[in-house]
Amino acid sequence: MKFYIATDHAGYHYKAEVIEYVKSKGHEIEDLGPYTPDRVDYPDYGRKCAEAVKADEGSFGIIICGTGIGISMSANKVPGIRAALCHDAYTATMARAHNNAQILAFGERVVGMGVVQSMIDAFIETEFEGGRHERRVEKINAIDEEYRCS
Ligand SMILES: O=C(CO)[C@H](O)[C@H](O)COP(=O)(O)O
Repeated sequence: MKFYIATDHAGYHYKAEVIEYVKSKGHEIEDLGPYTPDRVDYPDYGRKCAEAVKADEGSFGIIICGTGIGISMSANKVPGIRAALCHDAYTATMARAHNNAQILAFGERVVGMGVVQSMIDAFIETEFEGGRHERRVEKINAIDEEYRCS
């Protein structure tokens, strides 16, 4: 799998460890920044990751801020992107199985690295189930389409 990762300053301290973890599982991951711990604005990085995932079909993303809230809100403004704010392996599993999320979001101030690793494992190992969930994801996409044209 190909991943992109981006954070703000409040998610920066987990980034190197997450990159190493994803690589240790045999996957590719590209660091979209930031590259120093200086204070930055999460919308810039949520957007950057979402745009990279959208441009590279079949790729996935990981985004981290203090809570995961602002950076996931920002990524979800990019049409067609489904960024899921997760808190444990269950929500990360469901984000893939039911929501076909392309981006895993979480908060460095919320979850520890053990939980982060379990969420990454779940996200990597879980396939979208399709079926009834396909219709619902299509309805999410339809909202994007409707507002894009207005
Ligand atoms: O979680 C976040 C957004 O949802 C940010 O990481 C958080 O708001 C940053 O706060 P501060 O500038 O005080 O470090």
